[in-house]
Amino acid sequence: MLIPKLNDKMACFKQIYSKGPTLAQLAIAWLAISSHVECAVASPHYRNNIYVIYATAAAEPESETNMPDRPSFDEYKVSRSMFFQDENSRALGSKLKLNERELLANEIFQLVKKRDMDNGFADPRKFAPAKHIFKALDEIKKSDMFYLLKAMPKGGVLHAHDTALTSTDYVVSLTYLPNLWICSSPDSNDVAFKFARTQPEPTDGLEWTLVADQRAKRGADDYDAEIRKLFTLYTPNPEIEYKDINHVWECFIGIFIKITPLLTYVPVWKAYYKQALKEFYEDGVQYLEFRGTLPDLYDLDGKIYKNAEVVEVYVEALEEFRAENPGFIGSKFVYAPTRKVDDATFAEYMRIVVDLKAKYPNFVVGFDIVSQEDAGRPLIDFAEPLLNLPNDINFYFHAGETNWNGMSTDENLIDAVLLGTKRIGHGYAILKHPKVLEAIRKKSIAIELNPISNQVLKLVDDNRNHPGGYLFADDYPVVVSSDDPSFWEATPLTHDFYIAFLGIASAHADLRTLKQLAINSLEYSSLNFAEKRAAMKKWEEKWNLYIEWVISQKSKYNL
Ligand SMILES: O=c1[nH]cnc2c1ncn2[C@@H]1O[C@H](CO)[C@@H](O)[C@H]1O
Ligand SMILES: [Zn+2]
Repeated sequence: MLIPKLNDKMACFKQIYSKGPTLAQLAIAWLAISSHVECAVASPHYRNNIYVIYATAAAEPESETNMPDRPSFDEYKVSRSMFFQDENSRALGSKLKLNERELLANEIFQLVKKRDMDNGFADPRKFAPAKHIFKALDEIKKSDMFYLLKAMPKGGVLHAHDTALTSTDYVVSLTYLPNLWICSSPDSNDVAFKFARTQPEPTDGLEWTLVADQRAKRGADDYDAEIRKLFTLYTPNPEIEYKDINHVWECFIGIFIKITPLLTYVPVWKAYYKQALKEFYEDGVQYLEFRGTLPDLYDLDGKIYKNAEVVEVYVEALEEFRAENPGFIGSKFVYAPTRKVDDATFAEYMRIVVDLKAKYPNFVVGFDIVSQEDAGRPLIDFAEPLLNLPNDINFYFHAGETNWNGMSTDENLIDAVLLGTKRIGHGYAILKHPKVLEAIRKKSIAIELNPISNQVLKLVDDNRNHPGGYLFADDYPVVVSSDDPSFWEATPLTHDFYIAFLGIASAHADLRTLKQLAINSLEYSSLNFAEKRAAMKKWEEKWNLYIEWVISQKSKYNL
């Protein structure tokens, strides 16, 4: 046997002890045929008459002869289908087993979805979820998928804001109420409303006039069209109208400022909330957990209503609505004032939320801070007072509603988790934070996705790029909500569901994904254990009826 010479490279790889040269040679032969060894050498040990076998590791296979064989096409197809199965089994909804009736209904969903996806794939201009929502609102409304989704019991909305809930038509209708005055700057850009028995004193030298008089003078059609524009971000050309994220936020906040005195007139405040519940319920939403700033309310006698008195109006309206609609689950409230405040004001927020929780323990569920994250103070600024709040006040923080990777507002995601948030509003930046992703799964912190809001407020142009796609693919805790549907003239939830299902989830996502979203919206709500069980029952009753309705639509789709 040829025994190669010992060299320095061989020194430390492997040592085999042998008492004699023959055994040593056998060991070398064995090593030589092992694919991990390039060459081996036996060398007498300086003590005990032992031979030490030195070997060098073979380099990683380079030559063609060392390459693993390519799989056959049949083997490849098997691996491919296993790969798909593996991926699909990780997606949102994949753990659900549909019953026979649901499977039938699912066939219709799959058919309609496949047709829409195939058409879009062939001609992207035909794919509504890829467009700006303002260019697709009506197209979506007329679609078969919207028709199916609108009637679906979608569970609850867990992310929406107090004064951006109802249809714009309803907001315009409120301007027909008596005693409403308007004051506008000469260029009509600055407009204010107010209810009063008699003409209010001029503001900055500008006279107040009765809306009814203005409408009579100008003609209702023209006047209403103008009023309508004040309360919506809708425009046929959003990409031209809104220059950048700060500009669109300025216009967005402008609507909140204009609409507030119209809504904070006590009778309107109550009617508006009831109307919101009605519109949400008609859109397949049985539960609403909303955030609010609790602005002061007023009446015609000059009385001002603050904080707990404002909540009292909500509670009364909710009781009335529930009595009239037994299928409705309910509504709860997160106190969510603005983040653009000094420490003293924030300390006042802390006192208010403690007081509200004591007075309305079942309606007021927690605390959040709002307004544009990039332009406001980060959560870390408020961490100390927040940590001093009693445990029964939960956090539902907006966090990561930003594209600024690593900047202070992006880090709100980390603070939200460390402060013990129950859910995260938007979490748009979450994919940049692997540890936050780990934490939300481990602690079941749901991400409240609001795809249309993210597009209108300029975080994403084409919702197929929305980070929710990843969260869906790996079954992270998520819910789909609508944020401020009033200001983009979308339905309370159906448009967001449409975008999420067709534009964000995989083409493979089916009825199970939708069902899981509905279940998640109750599961991750702040309903307590008993309330959740009752809620699931109310939802299931509607769900089962809905499945039969979908099946009854079969002929419409030539199945
Ligand atoms: O998506 C959002 N992120 C942060 N703040 C918001 C969002 N939507 C609405 N608001 C804020 O909520 C208040 C009304 O409740 C408004 O002041 C608005 O700025
Ligand atoms: Zn929000």
